[in-house]
Amino acid sequence: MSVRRALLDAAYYVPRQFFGTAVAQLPKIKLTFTDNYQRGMLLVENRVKYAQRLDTAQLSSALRRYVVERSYLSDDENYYCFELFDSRLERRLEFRSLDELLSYNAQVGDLELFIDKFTVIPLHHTLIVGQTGSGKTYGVYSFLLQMLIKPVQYQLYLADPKGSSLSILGDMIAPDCTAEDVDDIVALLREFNDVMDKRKADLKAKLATKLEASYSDFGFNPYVFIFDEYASFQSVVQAMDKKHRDEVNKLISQIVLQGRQLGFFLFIVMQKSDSTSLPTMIRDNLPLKIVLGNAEQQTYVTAFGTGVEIPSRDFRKGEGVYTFPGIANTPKLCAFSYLNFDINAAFRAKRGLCNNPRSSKGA
Ligand SMILES: Nc1ncnc2c1ncn2[C@@H]1O[C@H](COP(=O)(O)OP(=O)(O)OP(=O)(O)O)[C@@H](O)[C@H]1O
Repeated sequence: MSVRRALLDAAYYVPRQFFGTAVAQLPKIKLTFTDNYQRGMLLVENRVKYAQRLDTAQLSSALRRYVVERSYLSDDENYYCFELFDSRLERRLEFRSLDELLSYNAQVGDLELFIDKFTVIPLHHTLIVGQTGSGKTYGVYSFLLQMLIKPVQYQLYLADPKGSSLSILGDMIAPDCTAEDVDDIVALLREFNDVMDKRKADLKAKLATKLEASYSDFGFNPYVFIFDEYASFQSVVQAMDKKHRDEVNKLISQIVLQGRQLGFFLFIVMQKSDSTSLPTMIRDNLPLKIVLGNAEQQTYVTAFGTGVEIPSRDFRKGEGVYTFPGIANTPKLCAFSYLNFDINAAFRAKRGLCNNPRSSKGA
């Protein structure tokens, strides 16, 4: 009933005359629930004659405790689909010890990362955007801890041009593969590319026996380059001479274009995803995009493209929206875990599990 009322208020109806009286013909509505009323789906008929566009904001008060997680047009364009979930439901995970994280992680694949109770994503190039304090670094901790406790060995590279917490952490878990200074970061990127090239040659020989396979099919382990404060690195690079700029751009492009099959992944962390600091070609090739906190519209547009609706919510720290092809084609809610234990001590305890990639053979 409240949904019908909201549609009426939004003028989402066809005006008709019934025996001389003006009436509103409302669209067809279907509302279904699953998971013990925790999740739901609202379908609202879409017809050309409803001149208005229906958006989430118009429905949100009618949905009471339910929030729209994702909205899109059905493939046949006959319905607006609103995926709902009960806002009282906590999607964020809380771990009170590293052991709790470890046992949760056991349910997730070796080449997958979880964000919250409902979000597990295959390891891929990643963009994490959010204003200061929105929880980006904390989210990276959560990913790094998962990588360190996987049975598969993740080779980690960390670049932190501002020399803040990630570089301190890097010195702890991967001291030979952590850089702060721009020249050192470029050298690290070169090295990452060199190891990737070696993998390419090794994989090429194997692919002759099994086409369409990728690194994991042959037991190669993943390499991950985590780049914090990418925009401040780019602002220094932009001021370099053309030769250096071109080299850096080539190194980054090669990773995003060739890395997936070879098992070399780039995680870019930044405060805003504008096209000056993140070229469209790079951004379009980062399949997992996460925007944390209450970002500006421009940030959503540059991350996800135009005409994309963001679920209206007051995001807490570590909460935001993400897209990933096939899993969330339009922005879906996510919330990084609350790591309610001594994070530094956890990294110290696991540092031995992180290889020094320089001494590795790239296998
Ligand atoms: N998922 C979360 N659960 C609980 N607390 C969180 C979460 N994410 C962030 N916080 C809290 O918010 C604080 C700020 O987060 P964080 O340092 O990750 O922000 P940031 O986006 O990296 O900021 P900056 O751009 O300034 O580095 C953290 O120190 C932590 O206390």
